[in-house]
Amino acid sequence: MTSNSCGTSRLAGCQFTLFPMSDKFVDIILGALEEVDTSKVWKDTDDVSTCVRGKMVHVFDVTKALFLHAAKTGEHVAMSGTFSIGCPGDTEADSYMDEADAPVNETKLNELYRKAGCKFSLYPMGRADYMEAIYEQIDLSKHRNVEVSADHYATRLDGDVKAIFEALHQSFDSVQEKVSHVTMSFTISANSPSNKA
Ligand SMILES: Cc1ncc(C[n+]2csc(CCO)c2C)c(N)n1
Repeated sequence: MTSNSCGTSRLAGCQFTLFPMSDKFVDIILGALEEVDTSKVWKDTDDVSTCVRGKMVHVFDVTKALFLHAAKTGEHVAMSGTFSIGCPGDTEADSYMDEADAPVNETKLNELYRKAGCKFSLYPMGRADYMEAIYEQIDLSKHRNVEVSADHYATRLDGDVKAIFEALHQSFDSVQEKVSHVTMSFTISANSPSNKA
């Protein structure tokens, strides 16, 4: 019988792609990957995307740092991806689950501020009551540092990049406390010539 339950490791991960709208795209992508400390996550980059896996705190630390380092170039950059936690069978990054919890990229990001717009969607898996799981657990009103608005199939967040990733992290974390397998898709964009502001 195939097991539909999730492991106890609570391994998290994110598969994402950076899209620099610039002819310097190679330098922006590889520069950001170079500048970010990825020692606390399993990482694989190919021609389509990058996947990072490990403790949730480090997965968010790395994805936030990568986007911010790409956005600080001032070029219009977007990033799209999917976070996942509790995926049955996702165990190969278990060695990274022993890492200490302190995020390693935060100090470097201290002085970096950049406005961005983001849309995200939560998918609590294997639940008939998935809509309640979404409504009950996304308490985004707590995030006073970001502007939150409803959109079709997604929630929109506007504000500083770090505050946006904190809001994503909190929403994802609160859903995964109740639902074993959760995925969350997102697209974030900075320095767009068509910014709302
Ligand atoms: C986060 C992230 N990882 C990988 C790619 C794929 N990619 C497209 S161009 C390029 C540099 C030259 O090989 C790479 C790695 C991406 N876009 N964003």
